[in-house]
Amino acid sequence: MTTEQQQLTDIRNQIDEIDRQIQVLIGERAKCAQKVADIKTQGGKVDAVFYRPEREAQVLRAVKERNDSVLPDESMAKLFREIMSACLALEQPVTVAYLGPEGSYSHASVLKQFGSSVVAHPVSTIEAVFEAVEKGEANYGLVPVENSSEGVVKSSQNELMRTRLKVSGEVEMEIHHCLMSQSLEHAQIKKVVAHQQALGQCEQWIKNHLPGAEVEAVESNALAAKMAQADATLAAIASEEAAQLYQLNILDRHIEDYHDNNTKFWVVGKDITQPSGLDKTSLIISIHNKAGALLDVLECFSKRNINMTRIISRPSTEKTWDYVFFIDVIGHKDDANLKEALDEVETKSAFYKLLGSFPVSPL
Ligand SMILES: O=C(O)C(=O)C[C@]1(C(=O)O)C=C[C@@H](O)C=C1
Repeated sequence: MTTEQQQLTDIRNQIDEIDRQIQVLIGERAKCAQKVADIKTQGGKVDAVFYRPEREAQVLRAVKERNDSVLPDESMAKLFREIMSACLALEQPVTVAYLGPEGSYSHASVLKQFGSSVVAHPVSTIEAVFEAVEKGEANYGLVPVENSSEGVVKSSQNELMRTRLKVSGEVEMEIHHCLMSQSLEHAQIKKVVAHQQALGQCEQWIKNHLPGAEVEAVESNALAAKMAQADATLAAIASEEAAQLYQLNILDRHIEDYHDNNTKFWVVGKDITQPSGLDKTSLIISIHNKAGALLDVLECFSKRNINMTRIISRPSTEKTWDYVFFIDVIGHKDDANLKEALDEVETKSAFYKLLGSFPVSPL
């Protein structure tokens, strides 16, 4: 055996021993998760809540904080994300509805938020995601709410207004679009298909690189990839994963007009999320039509030093020229300071709906 072979054998023996220890510990952790499930269902409780986003956020934050290994914090957190995902599946398999088909950015964000032991349930519209959760076909739903270059996703906003579902988590995804097709050359492409948002995000690029091509919006990018699989004159805009899944050639990468392209997704469900120590609260209000009414409401937060991270206005679907505001603030609705502010906001609003409090994402 050469010295190199000897060195490799020695270090691999060390790795084998470490893996054995890790495996024993993961097994012990899984037993603890089973005990947690027993406690949650004690006394025949039928409405036990197994998925606890606040606890998951705390675990992942602690992993990142104590990480002083050679692995980056994010990589370490991802490993623990997977361990917890398997532990949760042992307690109860969790089904999450998302805008499919498989390979969509929504699918990628389901895996990012819940890990790969989740039962990912693709549906064909954002409305259907909400419906699946309302009807109990899925435990949770995951929907895009805002993109850094294209703005808000209206159908998600409409459903958040319409349904009684709560927001229980937030996950952000960096979006990098690829152009993919059965064809290998731009010249063969007659039409570009993608979700409206993706077409908007790549508008300039399409004009510059495929000036003669038609453009058609379809329900999702992954559906576009599926269509391109069946027709070589089509090119889809979708993720690298979608190209793999639908066996398409990637003609171009990073075709988004603004490279800092992020989409924020929310987890919606029926449960209320407990405080995690670093949370956001989201609400919808509409104000009375009088001078200073909005300022009056916003002061409820500012005078208590509550940080508002987002305010978006949109026309109300009820009354022409009436506006509703989607507001995000830092804090949990049960924090004394925020609770007081929210109570005051409610009294000053013509319409008030609390969408929920959820952990600031550690991933
Ligand atoms: O602490 C709990 O409530 C658990 O169920 C355990 C656990 C974990 O594996 O750490 C698993 C699933 C929950 O979403 C949160 C945490």
